[in-house]
Amino acid sequence: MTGPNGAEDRVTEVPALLVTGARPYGEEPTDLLLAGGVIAATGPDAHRHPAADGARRLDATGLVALPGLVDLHTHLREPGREDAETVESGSRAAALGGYTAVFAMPNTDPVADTAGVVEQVYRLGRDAGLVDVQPIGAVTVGRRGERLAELGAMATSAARVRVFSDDGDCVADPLLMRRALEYVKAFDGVVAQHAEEPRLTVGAQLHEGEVSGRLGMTGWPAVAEEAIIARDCLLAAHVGSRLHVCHLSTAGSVGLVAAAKASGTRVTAEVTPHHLLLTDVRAEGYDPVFKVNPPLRTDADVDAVRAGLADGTIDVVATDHAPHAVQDKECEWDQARPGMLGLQTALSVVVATMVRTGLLDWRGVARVMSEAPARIGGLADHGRPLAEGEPATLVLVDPDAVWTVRGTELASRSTNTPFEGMELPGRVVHTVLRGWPTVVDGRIAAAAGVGV
Ligand SMILES: NC(=O)N[C@@H](CC(=O)O)C(=O)O
Ligand SMILES: [Zn+2]
Ligand SMILES: [Zn+2]
Repeated sequence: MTGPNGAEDRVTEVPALLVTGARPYGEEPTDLLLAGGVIAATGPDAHRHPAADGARRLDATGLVALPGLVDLHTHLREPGREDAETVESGSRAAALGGYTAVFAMPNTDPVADTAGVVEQVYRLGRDAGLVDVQPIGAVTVGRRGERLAELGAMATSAARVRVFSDDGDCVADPLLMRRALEYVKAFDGVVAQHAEEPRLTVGAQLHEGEVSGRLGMTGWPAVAEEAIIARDCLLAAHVGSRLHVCHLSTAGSVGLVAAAKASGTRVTAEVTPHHLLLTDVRAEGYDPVFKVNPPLRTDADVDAVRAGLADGTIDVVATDHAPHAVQDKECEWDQARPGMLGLQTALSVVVATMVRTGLLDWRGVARVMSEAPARIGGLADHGRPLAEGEPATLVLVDPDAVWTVRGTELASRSTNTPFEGMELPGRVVHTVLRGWPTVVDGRIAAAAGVGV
């Protein structure tokens, strides 16, 4: 077997790679020798290391090096909606976006609520060999919110599930939520909540506010998100468990998470790239590409989530990559499915909204897009420092390049990007997983490891 996964068993077979002129975390340029799946040497003498004999060179002059990105919230649609995305196509999009690991949400068909289904997704990820696909297990059977799924069996399966979520729907029953939080504590798991009080969002189409009023569509009020976050922070504190808040989108939610953290509650939170950049005014053209849960909010909310990400209240940027087939998106607004693509645009949106604005430096980008998601999801070999002896799992980014987003040119099987036609800064040039280049010069490296 070749590729990054076979390499785990026979690390000596990974061809050595000398990465030259890279700037770790945007700092001073240096060389990195990748050998045996780890960073074997750094600095100007890296090429003198014994393992550098016959090493291939990867020119990274001027490129920023970061630990491989980790997405805590991806929808890969397999099994069940392979017309919208597969583990393989989503893995390509992820690698091209600079990711080396993605957490796959369980709202598939069948739902990933048993050891059998999470192991299937895990194996499909290994077979694709481009990123580590880490399945998330459903909290309740069939995501129906009635009784707990076999959380323990998923945790002890080959997929070693640590994150559980009914994403797409909220675990609305507070007793079930309490039981889930208590259950996952045994193996240091975490419940990732889609915070949406369903009674407050019946028929909701977009953010409840001035725009929804003008368009005459039913609104999705901020309080529907905030009520669940407040409740779940109290529950997590009560039982001493870990709670993760998915796609946090309102200023009020930032305040609630900040207060819970200040009082010692074990809560973490993510924000999506689209909630960092876009607002509800996008709905004015009735283009369902902008329909998403939670909905795009207001300028004040965008400012608050950016500030919350900068000050550490929000731990993670997660894509909520949600591919949908053409017929599910190019239709009437109220018939369209919510969700938008994210894997190949996330880093650029973070550069535009957080780096270019001075809110985060590259160390901060590494923290919110790699280190924190790896830690929260329990992936020991991701989000590691770029240092000798650490895994050779990294991304090399051209910070000055600008590119134009075209949905049809993305690797996803779907094209529903909300950033169509936008010029975004920052381009992923190379991605490396355990020493294997998965992306070279912005293209998938043939079959991960072959032809290197
Ligand atoms: N975000 C979305 O609008 N849609 C997601 C589900 C979800 O993340 O809630 C999907 O699966 O399509
Ligand atoms: Zn969700
Ligand atoms: Zn989601």
